[in-house]
Amino acid sequence: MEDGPVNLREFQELAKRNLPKMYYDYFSGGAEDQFTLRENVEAFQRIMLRPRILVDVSKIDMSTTLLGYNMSSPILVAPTGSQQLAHPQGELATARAAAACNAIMVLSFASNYSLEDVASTCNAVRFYQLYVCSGFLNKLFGPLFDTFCLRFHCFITCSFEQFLQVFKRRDVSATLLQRAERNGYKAIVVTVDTPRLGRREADEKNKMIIPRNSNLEGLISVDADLTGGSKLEAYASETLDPSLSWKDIEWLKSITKLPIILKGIITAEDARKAVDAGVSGIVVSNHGGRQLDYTPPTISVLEEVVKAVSGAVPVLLDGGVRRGTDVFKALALGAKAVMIGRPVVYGLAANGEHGVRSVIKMLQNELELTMALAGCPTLRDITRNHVMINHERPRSLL
Ligand SMILES: Cc1cc2nc3c(=O)[nH]c(=O)nc-3n(C[C@H](O)[C@H](O)[C@H](O)COP(=O)(O)O)c2cc1C
Ligand SMILES: CC(C)CC(=O)C(=O)O
Repeated sequence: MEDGPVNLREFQELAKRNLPKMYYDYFSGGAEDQFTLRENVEAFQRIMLRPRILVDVSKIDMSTTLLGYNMSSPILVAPTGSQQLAHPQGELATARAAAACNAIMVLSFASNYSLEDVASTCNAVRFYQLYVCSGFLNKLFGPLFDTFCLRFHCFITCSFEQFLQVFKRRDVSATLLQRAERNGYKAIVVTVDTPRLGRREADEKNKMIIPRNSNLEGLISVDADLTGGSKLEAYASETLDPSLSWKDIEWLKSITKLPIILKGIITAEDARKAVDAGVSGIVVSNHGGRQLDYTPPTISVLEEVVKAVSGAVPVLLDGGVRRGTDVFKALALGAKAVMIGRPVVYGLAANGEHGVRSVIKMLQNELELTMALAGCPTLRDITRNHVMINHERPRSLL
């Protein structure tokens, strides 16, 4: 029998072997030159550790809390869409695996299983990721509404048209929020780096097709049958609302009791605006290098964001986390926790629920060992002094 993977990178190799090229390219790929995709990983490799010795590390405690919820480690599952392309059990398998590891899963807006199905598959703390949508609320108005809009399109004044846009979009998002609340999701993660889809050239070449998004059934009519190019692009341009702005965050806050976390902030300026807008958390993320290429690797801007926020809300990071040492580095630079995207999908493609569980456990075990070797028995013991970033490295290495 073949030996199993010994690190997260080997899960990627297994996933590549198991998946059709189109799906593997979708999961692994980034935008345009894929500079940010590569840098997310490589930037971690430019940070060195400064371990402290002769600390009693006979017991290591990785447990922590986020928004008052307990987690066995500071590792969450990032929202990734279309998980059924990796495994037939898709998000159900991921949810069960995350629950078994006491890790919070953020369910993607673009999930294949509905948020109700995922909620009922196991009992665990779970967040829901929202893209604020544009599109028709077919369930309430049906084809009549579509026809009305089309027929009178030429006669409608600009401001009325704008009113309709806001009305349509808000109802779909509000419906999704209510469903998330009813089904016990504990926070809403609003992704703010995707007013439009980044250009993923492999998806274009492959004419990427996507499976159905159960959450939107009856809510948005998505015509993903457009010929040529990536169907994902067609799907995204019919669902994502490019007019989303800070005032919509106020509106979202007014229609849900759940805490709102903004995902996709990479500057101090926006971090301060997010705190002023009253959000409950921030995820430093560049969408795993899939949106705007040539944005900096997330680990390189984490400190800037953490300083700007100055403890007002928890700051999370995702992008390129592949080792326990990466988690440690992010925590040393001020993150409350990290999220992992692709490694979870690779685990799913390699071996379903069991594969995802192995990925999360492997990263947790690596973090535990790192803490022991660095002289940090608890997460509170990890400080800025435990890492050295590029310009702080010893002269001998320059
Ligand atoms: C295949 C794939 C699908 C994704 N789908 C979503 C999504 O639906 N919503 C979202 O907010 N982010 C999505 N992301 C971005 C992730 O949440 C996360 O930011 C990113 O994967 C982190 O980088 P990593 O893959 O290097 O861990 C997706 C990422 C991948 C790789
Ligand atoms: C439906 C998409 C916008 C999913 C996504 O966020 C991604 O593929 O990166």
